[in-house]
Amino acid sequence: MLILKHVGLILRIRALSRPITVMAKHLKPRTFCITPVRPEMQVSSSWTTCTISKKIVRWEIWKQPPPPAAPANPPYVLEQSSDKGIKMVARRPIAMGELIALERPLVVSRTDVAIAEDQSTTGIFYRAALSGLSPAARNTIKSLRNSFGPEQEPILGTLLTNYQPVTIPDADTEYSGLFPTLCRANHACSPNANFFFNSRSFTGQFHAVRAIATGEEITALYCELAASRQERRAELQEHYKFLCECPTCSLPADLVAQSDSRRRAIGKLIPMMHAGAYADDLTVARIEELLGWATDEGLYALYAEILVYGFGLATKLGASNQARKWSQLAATAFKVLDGADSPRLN
Ligand SMILES: C[S@@+](CC[C@H](N)C(=O)[O-])C[C@H]1O[C@@H](n2cnc3c(N)ncnc32)[C@H](O)[C@@H]1O
Repeated sequence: MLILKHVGLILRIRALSRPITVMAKHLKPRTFCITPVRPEMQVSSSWTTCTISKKIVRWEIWKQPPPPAAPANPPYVLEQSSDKGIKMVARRPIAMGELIALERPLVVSRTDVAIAEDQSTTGIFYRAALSGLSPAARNTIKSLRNSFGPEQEPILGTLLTNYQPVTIPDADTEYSGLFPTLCRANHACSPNANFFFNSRSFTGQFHAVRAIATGEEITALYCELAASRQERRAELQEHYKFLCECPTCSLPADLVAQSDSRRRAIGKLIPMMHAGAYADDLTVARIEELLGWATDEGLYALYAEILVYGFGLATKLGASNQARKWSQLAATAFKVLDGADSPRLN
C-alpha cells in the first residue's frame, strides 16, 4: 500500500491512452488500448500504449505454472468491525513467520496508469479495462471498499483504496495489483503482518511478523512508519481518508512522544540506508540502539533493513563477529517477512 504515498505526484501524470492490463485469476493477461476520449490527449500515441501492453504480456510469469494453493483452512476470518469496515481476524494462534494468506491479483496495471488524473473523471477507461474480467471478478471489485466517496470516479476510488505493490524484479516502472482478500486487512502503525509480493509465484502474501493470538486483528502497513504520529496520521488521512486510532496512535501523550522520537531517529537513518552510506560517527552501539527501538516499536520490516545496514557498517569497521551475527539475524528476519522464497535471502 506504500505506493499510494506517491499519489500526489502521480495524479499529475497525463496518461489517458495508456493501457491497463487486466488479468483473470488463471493468469491469462488481457490488455486494452483505450482510445483517447479528449482530442488533446491524442498526443499520447497508441504506439506508447501498445508498447507498454506488449511488454506486460511478454512477462515470463505468464509461462509459469499456477502458484501453490492458499492454505486450505485459512488462519483468519473476515469480519465486520464497528468502525473500520471489514477486518481480518485470527481464528487460531498464528506463529511468527507463518503464511497467513496468499492470492493472485485480480487486476494488475502500471501504478501510474491506474491512478492517472485523466482517467478519473468519466470512468470510461476503467470500465473498458475491467470489461474483460469475469462477472464474478467484476462483482468482487465492485464489493471492495472505496474510501474516496463522490470526489473520485468509483472504480478509481476502489483502486486507490485497495491497490498493493506488484514488485517485478528489474522492472522499468512500478506496478500495482488488486488482491481481493489481502486488501481487507486494515492498517496499524505496529503491524503484525507483512505484505510481500512473490514475483516467482506471482502472488501477494501475508506473513506474521510476530505471534498473533486468536481473535487479534491482522494488520498491515499503509504508510511510512518511521515518522511521528502526526506525520503518519496526515499521510493516512490524505491517501486513505481515515484517522488512525491504532493501539500505537492511541497511547497516552508521554508514550506517543517517546514513540515519535524513536521513530524519527530511525527515519533519519533511512536515506543513509538507501544510499548505502555511513556517517563517520556511526557506531555499532548506535545500530544496536536503533535495532532495540525498532523492536520496541514493532517495526519488524525496518528492523530487518537496519540489520542489513548494520552488517555493512560492521564489515566496514572490521567487526567481523558482529557482521556475522547481524547477517544471520537478517536472514532469519527476511524468512519471517517474506517466507523461505524471499529473494532477499540470496
Ligand atoms: C484497504 S481497505 C481495508 C479494508 C477495509 N476495512 C474494508 O472494509 O474493506 C482501507 C480502508 O479501510 C479503512 N481502514 C484501514 N485501516 C484503518 C484504521 N487503522 N483505522 C480506521 N480505518 C481504517 C479505511 O477506510 C481505509 O481507507
